[in-house]
Amino acid sequence: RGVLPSGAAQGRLWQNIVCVGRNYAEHAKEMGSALPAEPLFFLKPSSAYVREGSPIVRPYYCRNLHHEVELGVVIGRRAQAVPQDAAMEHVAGYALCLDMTARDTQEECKKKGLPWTLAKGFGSSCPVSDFVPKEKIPDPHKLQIWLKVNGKMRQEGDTSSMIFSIPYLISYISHIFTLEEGDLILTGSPKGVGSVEANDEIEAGIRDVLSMRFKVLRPKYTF
Ligand SMILES: CC(=O)CC(=O)C(=O)O
Ligand SMILES: [Mg+2]
Repeated sequence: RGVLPSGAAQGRLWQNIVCVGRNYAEHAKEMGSALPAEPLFFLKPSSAYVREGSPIVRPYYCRNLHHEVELGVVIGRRAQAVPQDAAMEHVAGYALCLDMTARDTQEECKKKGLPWTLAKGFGSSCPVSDFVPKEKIPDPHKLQIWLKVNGKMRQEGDTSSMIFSIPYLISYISHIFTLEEGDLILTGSPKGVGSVEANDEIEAGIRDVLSMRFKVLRPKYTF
Protein backbone atom coordinates (compact mmCIF):
# COMPACT_ATOMS: atom_id res chain seq x y z
CA ARG A 1 0.00 0.00 0.00
CA GLY A 2 2.50 2.63 1.13
CA VAL A 3 -0.12 5.36 1.43
CA LEU A 4 -1.00 7.45 4.44
CA PRO A 5 -3.68 5.84 6.57
CA SER A 6 -7.07 7.32 5.68
CA GLY A 7 -7.33 8.99 9.10
CA ALA A 8 -4.71 11.44 7.85
CA ALA A 9 -7.32 12.95 5.57
CA GLN A 10 -9.36 13.84 8.65
CA GLY A 11 -6.37 15.52 10.25
CA ARG A 12 -5.86 12.60 12.56
CA LEU A 13 -2.91 10.54 11.46
CA TRP A 14 -3.23 7.48 13.62
CA GLN A 15 -5.83 5.78 15.76
CA ASN A 16 -5.26 3.30 18.60
CA ILE A 17 -1.83 3.24 20.20
CA VAL A 18 -0.65 -0.21 21.27
CA CYS A 19 2.65 -0.16 23.18
CA VAL A 20 4.95 -3.11 23.72
CA GLY A 21 7.07 -3.12 26.88
CA ARG A 22 10.38 -4.80 27.76
CA ASN A 23 11.13 -5.71 24.14
CA TYR A 24 14.86 -4.96 24.48
CA ALA A 25 16.84 -7.05 26.99
CA GLU A 26 19.14 -4.19 28.07
CA HIS A 27 16.18 -1.90 28.81
CA ALA A 28 14.43 -4.63 30.83
CA LYS A 29 17.73 -5.00 32.76
CA GLU A 30 18.11 -1.27 33.46
CA MET A 31 14.53 -1.27 34.82
CA GLY A 32 15.26 -4.29 37.04
CA SER A 33 12.60 -6.30 35.18
CA ALA A 34 12.64 -9.92 34.07
CA LEU A 35 12.65 -10.70 30.35
CA PRO A 36 9.10 -11.37 29.15
CA ALA A 37 8.18 -14.88 27.98
CA GLU A 38 5.32 -13.36 25.96
CA PRO A 39 4.89 -9.73 24.80
CA LEU A 40 3.81 -7.31 27.51
CA PHE A 41 1.59 -4.59 26.13
CA PHE A 42 -0.57 -1.64 27.15
CA LEU A 43 -2.62 1.07 25.42
CA LYS A 44 -2.50 4.85 25.19
CA PRO A 45 -5.54 6.92 24.13
CA SER A 46 -5.34 8.43 20.62
CA SER A 47 -5.45 11.90 22.25
CA ALA A 48 -1.93 11.14 23.56
CA TYR A 49 -0.48 11.96 20.11
CA VAL A 50 1.56 15.11 19.62
CA ARG A 51 3.23 16.28 16.45
CA GLU A 52 6.30 18.50 16.05
CA GLY A 53 5.47 22.09 16.91
CA SER A 54 3.37 21.10 19.93
CA PRO A 55 5.00 20.54 23.31
CA ILE A 56 5.23 17.52 25.57
CA VAL A 57 3.50 18.57 28.80
CA ARG A 58 4.55 16.86 32.03
CA PRO A 59 1.40 15.66 33.86
CA TYR A 60 0.76 17.57 37.09
CA TYR A 61 1.15 14.47 39.30
CA CYS A 62 4.54 13.49 37.82
CA ARG A 63 7.91 14.41 39.36
CA ASN A 64 10.03 12.19 37.10
CA LEU A 65 9.12 12.32 33.40
CA HIS A 66 11.12 9.84 31.28
CA HIS A 67 11.79 9.60 27.55
CA GLU A 68 11.64 6.26 25.70
CA VAL A 69 12.40 6.31 21.96
CA GLU A 70 10.65 3.58 19.97
CA LEU A 71 10.00 2.46 16.41
CA GLY A 72 6.29 2.72 15.56
CA VAL A 73 4.60 0.37 13.10
CA VAL A 74 1.56 1.81 11.30
CA ILE A 75 -1.13 -0.69 10.37
CA GLY A 76 -2.46 -0.23 6.83
CA ARG A 77 -5.01 -3.02 6.65
CA ARG A 78 -7.31 -4.61 9.26
CA ALA A 79 -5.55 -7.50 10.98
CA GLN A 80 -7.58 -10.14 12.80
CA ALA A 81 -5.87 -13.35 13.93
CA VAL A 82 -3.21 -13.12 11.21
CA PRO A 83 -0.38 -15.65 11.03
CA GLN A 84 3.18 -14.36 11.38
CA ASP A 85 4.04 -15.07 7.75
CA ALA A 86 1.22 -12.78 6.52
CA ALA A 87 1.61 -10.09 9.20
CA MET A 88 3.80 -7.68 7.22
CA GLU A 89 1.10 -7.41 4.52
CA HIS A 90 -0.89 -5.43 7.11
CA VAL A 91 1.82 -2.78 7.58
CA ALA A 92 1.47 0.59 5.82
CA GLY A 93 4.71 2.05 7.15
CA TYR A 94 6.59 3.33 10.15
CA ALA A 95 7.04 6.35 12.41
CA LEU A 96 9.40 7.31 15.17
CA CYS A 97 7.60 7.61 18.50
CA LEU A 98 8.31 8.57 22.09
CA ASP A 99 6.65 6.59 24.85
CA MET A 100 6.76 9.40 27.42
CA THR A 101 6.44 7.87 30.87
CA ALA A 102 5.67 9.28 34.32
CA ARG A 103 8.26 6.97 35.87
CA ASP A 104 7.49 7.78 39.51
CA THR A 105 3.80 7.10 38.88
CA GLN A 106 4.64 3.86 37.08
CA GLU A 107 6.75 2.68 40.04
CA GLU A 108 3.80 3.40 42.39
CA CYS A 109 1.41 1.56 40.05
CA LYS A 110 3.76 -1.43 39.89
CA LYS A 111 4.02 -1.58 43.70
CA LYS A 112 0.23 -1.41 44.10
CA GLY A 113 -0.53 -3.78 41.22
CA LEU A 114 -2.44 -1.00 39.42
CA PRO A 115 -2.67 -0.44 35.64
CA TRP A 116 -0.16 1.92 34.01
CA THR A 117 -2.68 4.33 32.44
CA LEU A 118 -1.71 7.32 34.61
CA ALA A 119 1.97 6.67 33.91
CA LYS A 120 1.74 6.07 30.18
CA GLY A 121 -1.55 7.45 28.85
CA PHE A 122 -1.55 11.16 29.70
CA GLY A 123 -2.11 13.84 27.02
CA SER A 124 1.07 14.37 24.92
CA SER A 125 2.60 11.05 26.05
CA CYS A 126 3.00 9.93 22.44
CA PRO A 127 5.02 12.34 20.27
CA VAL A 128 5.20 10.98 16.70
CA SER A 129 7.24 11.80 13.61
CA ASP A 130 6.04 12.00 10.05
CA PHE A 131 4.77 8.80 8.50
CA VAL A 132 7.34 6.79 6.51
CA PRO A 133 5.82 4.46 3.87
CA LYS A 134 7.07 0.89 4.14
CA GLU A 135 8.68 1.04 0.68
CA LYS A 136 11.25 3.43 2.16
CA ILE A 137 12.30 0.96 4.89
CA PRO A 138 13.54 -2.27 3.28
CA ASP A 139 14.11 -3.98 6.67
CA PRO A 140 12.51 -2.51 9.85
CA HIS A 141 14.70 -4.83 11.94
CA LYS A 142 17.84 -3.05 10.71
CA LEU A 143 17.26 0.50 11.93
CA GLN A 144 19.26 2.62 14.36
CA ILE A 145 17.06 4.76 16.56
CA TRP A 146 18.49 7.47 18.81
CA LEU A 147 17.46 10.23 21.19
CA LYS A 148 19.29 13.32 22.50
CA VAL A 149 18.30 15.70 25.29
CA ASN A 150 19.64 19.25 24.89
CA GLY A 151 22.11 17.94 22.30
CA LYS A 152 23.46 15.11 24.49
CA MET A 153 23.01 11.51 23.29
CA ARG A 154 20.90 9.47 25.74
CA GLN A 155 19.60 6.51 23.73
CA GLU A 156 21.03 4.59 20.79
CA GLY A 157 19.44 1.29 19.85
CA ASP A 158 19.23 -1.11 16.98
CA THR A 159 15.87 -2.63 16.08
CA SER A 160 17.67 -5.93 15.40
CA SER A 161 17.83 -6.29 19.21
CA MET A 162 14.06 -6.54 19.67
CA ILE A 163 13.09 -9.68 21.61
CA PHE A 164 9.81 -10.11 19.70
CA SER A 165 9.89 -9.29 15.97
CA ILE A 166 7.36 -7.05 14.25
CA PRO A 167 5.51 -9.95 12.52
CA TYR A 168 5.37 -11.82 15.83
CA LEU A 169 3.93 -8.75 17.60
CA ILE A 170 1.31 -8.08 14.90
CA SER A 171 0.26 -11.72 14.88
CA TYR A 172 0.19 -11.94 18.69
CA ILE A 173 -1.83 -8.74 19.17
CA SER A 174 -4.21 -9.55 16.31
CA HIS A 175 -5.16 -12.80 18.07
CA ILE A 176 -6.25 -10.73 21.11
CA PHE A 177 -8.00 -7.82 19.37
CA THR A 178 -8.41 -6.64 15.80
CA LEU A 179 -5.87 -4.12 14.62
CA GLU A 180 -7.46 -1.46 12.40
CA GLU A 181 -6.07 0.67 9.60
CA GLY A 182 -4.29 3.59 11.20
CA ASP A 183 -3.42 1.82 14.45
CA LEU A 184 0.13 2.32 15.65
CA ILE A 185 2.25 -0.24 17.52
CA LEU A 186 5.13 1.13 19.61
CA THR A 187 7.68 -1.68 19.60
CA GLY A 188 9.49 -0.96 22.87
CA SER A 189 12.40 1.14 24.03
CA PRO A 190 16.11 0.36 23.90
CA LYS A 191 18.24 1.18 26.96
CA GLY A 192 19.16 4.67 28.11
CA VAL A 193 15.76 5.97 29.23
CA GLY A 194 16.04 8.97 31.56
CA SER A 195 14.50 12.13 33.00
CA VAL A 196 13.58 15.33 31.22
CA GLU A 197 12.82 18.71 32.83
CA ALA A 198 10.72 21.69 31.77
CA ASN A 199 12.32 23.57 28.82
CA ASP A 200 14.47 20.60 27.78
CA GLU A 201 14.60 19.88 24.07
CA ILE A 202 14.30 16.28 22.92
CA GLU A 203 15.63 15.40 19.48
CA ALA A 204 15.19 11.86 18.18
CA GLY A 205 15.69 10.08 14.90
CA ILE A 206 15.91 6.99 12.77
CA ARG A 207 19.43 7.13 11.32
CA ASP A 208 19.39 8.06 7.59
CA VAL A 209 15.58 8.31 7.59
CA LEU A 210 14.24 11.19 9.71
CA SER A 211 14.53 13.20 12.90
CA MET A 212 12.14 15.23 15.05
CA ARG A 213 12.29 17.72 17.94
CA PHE A 214 10.00 18.37 20.90
CA LYS A 215 10.13 20.80 23.79
CA VAL A 216 9.09 19.79 27.32
CA LEU A 217 6.76 22.10 29.23
CA ARG A 218 5.78 22.16 32.88
CA PRO A 219 2.03 21.77 33.55
CA LYS A 220 -0.06 24.96 33.69
CA TYR A 221 -2.00 23.74 36.67
CA THR A 222 -1.11 21.76 39.76
CA PHE A 223 -3.67 20.42 42.21
C1 LIG B 1 9.31 -0.39 31.66
C2 LIG B 1 8.43 0.20 30.64
O1 LIG B 1 8.01 1.33 30.82
C3 LIG B 1 8.05 -0.62 29.50
C4 LIG B 1 8.14 0.08 28.19
O2 LIG B 1 7.35 0.94 27.88
C5 LIG B 1 9.22 -0.28 27.26
O3 LIG B 1 9.31 0.36 26.21
O4 LIG B 1 10.00 -1.20 27.54
MG1 LIG C 1 7.94 2.01 26.12
